[in-house]
Amino acid sequence: MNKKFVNKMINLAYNSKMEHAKILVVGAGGIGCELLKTLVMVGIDNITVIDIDTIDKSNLNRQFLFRPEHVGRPKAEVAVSTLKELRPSLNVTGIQANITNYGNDFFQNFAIVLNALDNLEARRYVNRLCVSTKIPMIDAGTQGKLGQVTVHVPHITACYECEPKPTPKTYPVCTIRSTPSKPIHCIVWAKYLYEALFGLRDPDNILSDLQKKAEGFSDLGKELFNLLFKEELPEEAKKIEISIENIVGSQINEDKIGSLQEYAAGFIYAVENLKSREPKPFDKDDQLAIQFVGAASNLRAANFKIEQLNLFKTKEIAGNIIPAVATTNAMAAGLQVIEALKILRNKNEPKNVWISEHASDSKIIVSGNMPPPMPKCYTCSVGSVKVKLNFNTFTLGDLVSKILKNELSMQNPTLNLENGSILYESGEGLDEEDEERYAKNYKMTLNELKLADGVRVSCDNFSTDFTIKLIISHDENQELYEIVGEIVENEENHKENGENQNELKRKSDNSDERECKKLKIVEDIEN
Ligand SMILES: Nc1ncnc2c1ncn2[C@@H]1O[C@H](COP(=O)(O)OP(=O)(O)OP(=O)(O)O)[C@@H](O)[C@H]1O
Ligand SMILES: [Zn+2]
Repeated sequence: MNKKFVNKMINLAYNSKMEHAKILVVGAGGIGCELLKTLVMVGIDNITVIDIDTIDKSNLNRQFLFRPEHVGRPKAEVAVSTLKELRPSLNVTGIQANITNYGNDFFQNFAIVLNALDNLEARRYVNRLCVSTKIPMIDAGTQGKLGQVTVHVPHITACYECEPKPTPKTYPVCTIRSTPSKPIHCIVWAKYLYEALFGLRDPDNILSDLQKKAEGFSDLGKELFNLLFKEELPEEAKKIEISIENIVGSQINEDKIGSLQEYAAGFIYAVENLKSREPKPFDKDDQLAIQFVGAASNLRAANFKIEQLNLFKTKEIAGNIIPAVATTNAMAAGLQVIEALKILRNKNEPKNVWISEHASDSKIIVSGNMPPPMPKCYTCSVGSVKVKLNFNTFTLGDLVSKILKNELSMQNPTLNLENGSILYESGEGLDEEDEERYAKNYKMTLNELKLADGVRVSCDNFSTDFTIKLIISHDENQELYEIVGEIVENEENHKENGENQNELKRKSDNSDERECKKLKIVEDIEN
């Protein structure tokens, strides 16, 4: 037992007796169901669980708080009613909502927060709220037979964001559009095509030009087929030599690799059905969307002499699924509860724990000490972040969307200059005049806003009580931006030339493939 740690913990105001401590569980999926059950089994009786989703048939094999008759109902609500059947005296509340709609007022009610989430964005959000309300958070994630449980005690141990997470894989737009060489390139292309035609129809979609063309087609399936796989192809691609005239649409097989005829029929079938339905974002469990992506990606693979994949495999890649293993979820949730009890009882030092597939020293569960907070962390340290960008081309809107929202995960930032004037604010309750002024600022470049090289902008995220100071310098050669990532607590120590600043250095993509922007394909590995 580490005395120092325990003493520090005592200084934090943890609530009342362990059994009655209020616990927040975020997510009631594979890990969440196990977690809720185990919490109740060890005697915890005051739980709030929040989950955004409803129960899908495919959840039933491992999310055992749910039964076939619950399909379509909110996970949080059903989880609570099943737990109450187990022990009617429980004080459990289920909320169907996105956790990102809840702020400090909500979080500060809890003694501890347990994450059972499946995405980075929500995890980061919860982390920020826990840091700002100083509430310990325990995160759990599994991937097949691998799992990990990490404990984050604000300002005492590393927060969830102290270690930069692997950035999503990126593919150059030009590879996807004209020079695919792997099945994944074709699948990514087909997913964009789906979104452009039948999904989000985002004007920034790399295939949005095809959306416009398709609007003029009278026989969408056949004309699209001819355009995509026979006519408008780059030099190096082979044209598909089958006539579409007599092909009748039909579904493609899940397990077998089909012939080109079969894929053509699958393509026609999917297009005919999708065109008459309301636009809907891509979802791996959407049978029609998968038929479309499976057929289109294999036809494109044929164009470029790339290996074909069966629908099952395509679905796995398109939905980026690693099959969930119920036992790993149960182990991770169990370990999460053990670590939570250590914190609530305030006796033993919690640990980070990993579940591995192969035993080392005959152990498949290995634990390690929690690392200390990183002085350069965006989230849990106080300081400034240096950014380089071109003042002549970069707009305030770029700063808000690309840097503050995308890179630093702020939801609704307010930007203040050191002289106290507000550059930008968003959200409800603004008067008309301000709203107009901010909308105007949003479109202006930093130069047009008359910001000086080296300007300091304080960025506050209203809902999370999270502030970052940006020090922005002008760099004529930047095509996008570069976050130097230096958190400067003491100005004098800061080295202007950028050497030794590699730790959090994330370069914008202007080095290798200047002519083509890269796509971020989120292959979120955490479950
Ligand atoms: N922002 C969020 N707010 C609330 N709940 C969330 C949020 N993001 C994810 N979740 C929930 O976290 C849970 C994660 O569980 P899990 O990984 O088992 O996902 P699933 O969707 O149930 O299963 P699968 O993705 O394997 O089909 C899901 O129930 C999901 O609805
Ligand atoms: Zn941190």
